[in-house]
Amino acid sequence: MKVTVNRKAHFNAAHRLYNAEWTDARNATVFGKCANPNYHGHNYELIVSVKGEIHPETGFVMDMKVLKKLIEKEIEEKFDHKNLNEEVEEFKDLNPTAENISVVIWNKLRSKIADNLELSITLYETPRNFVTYTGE
Ligand SMILES: Nc1nc2c(c(=O)[nH]1)N=C([C@H](O)[C@H](O)COP(=O)(O)OP(=O)(O)OP(=O)(O)O)CN2
Ligand SMILES: [Zn+2]
Repeated sequence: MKVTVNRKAHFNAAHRLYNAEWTDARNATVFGKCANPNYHGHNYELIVSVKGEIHPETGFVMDMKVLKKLIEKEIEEKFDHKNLNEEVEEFKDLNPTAENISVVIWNKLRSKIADNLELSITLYETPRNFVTYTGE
């Protein structure tokens, strides 16, 4: 029997969608207002989901306090109130789309969570636009 525990978090960040190998005109055509050179911001809502067996002695799949601290240290401290393109190393050469941000978050957390637990990320860029990534 497997159960999923979920922890919500959030961060505010600025970004710009842009492909450096394209002209400004092509970037404007493909990314529209999201290619604004002066950046724009989102209130990102993050759900980190950890699935596994319930430990018979603790009753936990994973201690939520540990998960909370992990998200604070690995994600919120690094992304919150940052310009993702300019201040977060992973996006120096990677477009900070919701898809790519979710993969970066998954990669940052995967090595810090026990191998026997499954990890999935849900990231809301707006209240109506969200992506999921499970490591596949
Ligand atoms: N597949 C993706 N498409 C888009 C992404 C993305 O990350 N992946 N991102 C954007 C822009 O970041 C854009 O800023 C999205 O916000 P916005 O234009 O405000 O989105 P909506 O108008 O749809 O706002 P709602 O509040 O969700 O109605 C664009 N595309
Ligand atoms: Zn955006």
